[in-house]
Amino acid sequence: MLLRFTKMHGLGNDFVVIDLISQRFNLQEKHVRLLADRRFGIGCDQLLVVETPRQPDVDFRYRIYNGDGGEVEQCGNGARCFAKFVRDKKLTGKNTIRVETAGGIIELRVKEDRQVEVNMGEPVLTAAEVPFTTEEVQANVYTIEVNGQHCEIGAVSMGNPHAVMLVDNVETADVATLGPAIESHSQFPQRVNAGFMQIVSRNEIKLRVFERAAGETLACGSGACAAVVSGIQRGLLDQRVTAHLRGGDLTIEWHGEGHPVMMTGPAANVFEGQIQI
Ligand SMILES: N[C@@H](CCC[C@H](N)C(=O)O)C(=O)O
Repeated sequence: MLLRFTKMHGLGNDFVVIDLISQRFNLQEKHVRLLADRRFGIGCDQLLVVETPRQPDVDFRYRIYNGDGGEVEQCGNGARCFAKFVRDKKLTGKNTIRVETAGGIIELRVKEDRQVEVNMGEPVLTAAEVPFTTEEVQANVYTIEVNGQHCEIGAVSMGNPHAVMLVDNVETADVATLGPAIESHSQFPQRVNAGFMQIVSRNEIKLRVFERAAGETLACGSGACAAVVSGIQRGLLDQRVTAHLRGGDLTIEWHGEGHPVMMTGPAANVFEGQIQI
């Protein structure tokens, strides 16, 4: 069949977005792999799917797949693109859109300046729920062994799991070696997104993220939220922070335990098309 899609990005973290409300298609893992393939398919870091909700109090079901075909719980940059997509396609006229993800319900708000604000929900800090295997119930910093070295990480779930490591300089951080080693570390039973955070000031960080099943991307929205949460927990950051990622900037705000993390940033269309599948 011919499947209609939109190619979008949030700070260079790129997506293929498919509306499975107005088209019927039995999406399988092999299709996700093909659509995400940059040579044989369209190419993207993640595939995003718009579906009808299963719960009464939400507007859409937002499903997220990494390029390896695996379904994941959360994607922050994708959430902003999702909001732009459902508004542009007139699937809703609402400014505030509630969506269910595999990581919980999140709320998207298209702002007048075309930026999208996402209520990403409360971060999960209990190690077992990240999930991160350790004897401690919850700590701001854990020590893990990576390639024979001791690394200090924060472990945070934003629906999806993140390990956040502090570095002196993101440009020289060994993301290519440490990223995959942390991603598949045995203490993270569901693997993990590995963030490398440089503190610039109490309101500014630089961040690179080696994403689970995607490798290093130009930006990771949930990774930026997790990094700021970890920085605040360590007493290094204030409640409102600009995160500089390779693809651009996000604003992240968190008022501490019991409060949701708010993320604000852009969403952009690249092109539309249809693919024989
Ligand atoms: N790019 C995303 C996160 C996508 C999912 C991630 N790779 C995972 O496996 O959890 C974002 O912007 O949050």
